[in-house]
Amino acid sequence: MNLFKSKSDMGIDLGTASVLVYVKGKGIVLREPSVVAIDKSNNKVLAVGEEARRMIGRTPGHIVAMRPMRDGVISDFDTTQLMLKHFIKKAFGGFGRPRLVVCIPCEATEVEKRAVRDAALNAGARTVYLIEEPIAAAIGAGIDITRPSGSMVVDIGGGTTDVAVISLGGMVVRSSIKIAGDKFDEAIIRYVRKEHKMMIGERTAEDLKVNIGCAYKRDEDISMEIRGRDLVLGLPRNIVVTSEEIRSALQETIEAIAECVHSVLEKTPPELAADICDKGILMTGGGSLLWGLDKYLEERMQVPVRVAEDAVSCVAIGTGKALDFSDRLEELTASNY
Ligand SMILES: Nc1ncnc2c1ncn2[C@@H]1O[C@H](COP(=O)(O)OP(=O)(O)OP(=O)(O)O)[C@@H](O)[C@H]1O
Repeated sequence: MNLFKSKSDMGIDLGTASVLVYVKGKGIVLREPSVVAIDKSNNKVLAVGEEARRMIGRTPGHIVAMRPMRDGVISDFDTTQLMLKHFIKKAFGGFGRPRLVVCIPCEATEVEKRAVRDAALNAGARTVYLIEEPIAAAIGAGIDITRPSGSMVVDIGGGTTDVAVISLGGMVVRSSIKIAGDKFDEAIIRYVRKEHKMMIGERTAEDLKVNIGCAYKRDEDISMEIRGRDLVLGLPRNIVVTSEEIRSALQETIEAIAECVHSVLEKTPPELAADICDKGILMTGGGSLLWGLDKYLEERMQVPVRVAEDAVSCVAIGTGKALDFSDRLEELTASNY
C-alpha cells in the first residue's frame, strides 16, 4: 500500500543555519535562515527567517533575534516550534495537516529526536518521520542507496558534520561531530580578535569565510576589507584580512572534520572501502562549499572527493524524495510516529 499518496507530503531540512522545505511534485518551495526575532516585553514573534536574520546584532534590548537550533539540534524548543509552524504554514498554505519527513543528525539522542518530532507535531504535522542526514543527503544527491555497494557521504552543515558509509539502504559506519560551518565562523572571530585586536560579528565572520575563506592554499592570496570595533580604542575601524589569514584561522577546525572522516574510513569494512576508493567521497551541506575543502580532504584521505551539484539542497531534496520510497520508508527513517 502506498502510504504517501497525499499532495500534503513535505520534507523538511530543519537545519542550524537554514530551513528548507520540499513539497512533493513542486521541489524546494521555501529556503529561509533558521532565525526568529521575538519582542521579549510581550513575547510576540516579530519576524521569522530572512527578515529576522537581518536583525541579528542590531536589536534594541527588548528584542532578541535568535537561532533556536544550535549544533544541529533544538536548543530552544518553543521558538523552534513557532518557527516550524510559520514555515509549514507558508509552504503549505495553512489547510490541513501535512505528513512530514524531517532530518536529524545521525547520532541524535532519543531526547533530541523526540524534541524534533514533538516540535513538528505541535507545529501542525499529522505524521512525522525522522530521517538521518547522511541518508537524506545521499538520496538527494541521486545515489541509489539500496544497492549492495558502499557510498560515503560527508554532510557539513552549520552545526554538525555527519559522516556515513551507506550500503543497502542503511548506515554501516557513521559519526557525527558538532563541528561545522558555525565553528568556522567562531574561529574567524577569535582570530580577528587576537591578531587584529578587533571585535567582529557573526555575519562579518561568515562573509569572510564565504568570500575569501579557504581550506587549501590559493594560487593567489585574495583579501577583503571588513568593519568592526577596535578593542583598544572602542571605536569602529576598517581592516583588510587576507585569505591566507582565514586559512590559518580555520586550520584546526578543518582538521577536526578530517579526523572524523578518517575515523569512519578506518572502521569501514574492506569491501565497502574498496567501493569508496572507486566512487570517491561525496560532500554535501553548505559547509562543504568552503573553497578547497574537497582538495584538502582528497589529499588527506587519498580518496577522490567531490562536492554534490546542489550541495546546500541535497538534504532537503532527500527528505522529500524519501517519501517516494513509501514501501521502505519505515526502514529508511529512524522512527515512525
Ligand atoms: N560558499 C560557502 N563557503 C563556505 N561556507 C558556506 C558557503 N555557503 C554556505 N556556507 C555555510 O554553510 C553552513 C550552512 O549549511 P547548511 O545550510 O547545509 O546547514 P544546516 O542544514 O542549516 O545545518 P545542520 O545540518 O548542521 O543543522 C553555514 O555555516 C554557512 O556559512
